[in-house]
Amino acid sequence: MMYLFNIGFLPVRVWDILDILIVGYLMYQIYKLLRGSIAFNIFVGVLTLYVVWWLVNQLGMDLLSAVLDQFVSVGVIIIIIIFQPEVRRFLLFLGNTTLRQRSNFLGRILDRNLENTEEKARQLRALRSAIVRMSKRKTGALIVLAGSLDLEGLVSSGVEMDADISEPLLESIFNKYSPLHDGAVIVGSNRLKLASCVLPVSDNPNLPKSAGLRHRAGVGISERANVAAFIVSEETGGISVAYEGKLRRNLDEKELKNLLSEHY
Ligand SMILES: Nc1ncnc2c1ncn2[C@@H]1O[C@H](COP(=O)(O)OP(=O)(O)OP(=O)(O)O)[C@@H](O)[C@H]1O
Repeated sequence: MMYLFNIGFLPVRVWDILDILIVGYLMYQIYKLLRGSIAFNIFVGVLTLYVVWWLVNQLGMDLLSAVLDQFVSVGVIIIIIIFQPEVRRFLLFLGNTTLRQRSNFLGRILDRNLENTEEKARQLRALRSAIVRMSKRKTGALIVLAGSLDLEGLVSSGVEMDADISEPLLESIFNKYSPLHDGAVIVGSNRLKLASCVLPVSDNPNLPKSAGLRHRAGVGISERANVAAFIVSEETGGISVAYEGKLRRNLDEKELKNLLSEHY
């Protein structure tokens, strides 16, 4: 065994230090994931219960220990039930990321994802000019670039489109007199797939106060799936992008162009 040093009578090995570092890192990640949400309070409650149970066991308080044992023995099941949305979100995120990487890889091999083709360049131009024009006219818009991901289960009440991506179509969808203007457009597999979708709204307390529901919906979908959401503010005309749960605001045309190509 590789003993590093002793604390009193306790020998400390390399693995013990690694163990502590990994558990510390995991605890920090859980804290970051749950911070600011109601789930954090529940997590603190569960942790307190566990510490009390451990203490009671150590002190040999048999009666209390027997009562707490009942909770702790079904603890894992209780935790899964309480944190079901978080566990589901996490697994979906893992699955989506892997799927996306796999389909990009396959797409490249089969040359099906329009890499470097004229058509892809045209679609990107259409997206960019529609966003810029809507920004100048202060037309509110929310466009999700989903790549080859299926967002089923994450978006609701969308209207099936399966249309070619074009500037006039995007502008007419978000025109405030259009019946489809409320909600988000989903672009995937080089098609305009859905319009008028309701996205999950982020409850991140660190988002700026000025970010309303449209911006929070963009951030919300990017927290749950590996997608980018482009947002045009109806109030200011400002263009933002949300990805990996982060919001980047006031993009200029050059940044928009680069980010669209990056996430398309
Ligand atoms: N969950 C959602 N999913 C998709 N779209 C949504 C969702 N919630 C709100 N929206 C869209 O956002 C619009 C309301 O935007 P709101 O003014 O609250 O947001 P905002 O972020 O302040 O944007 P803006 O700067 O354009 O005002 C709604 O009319 C609707 O089209």
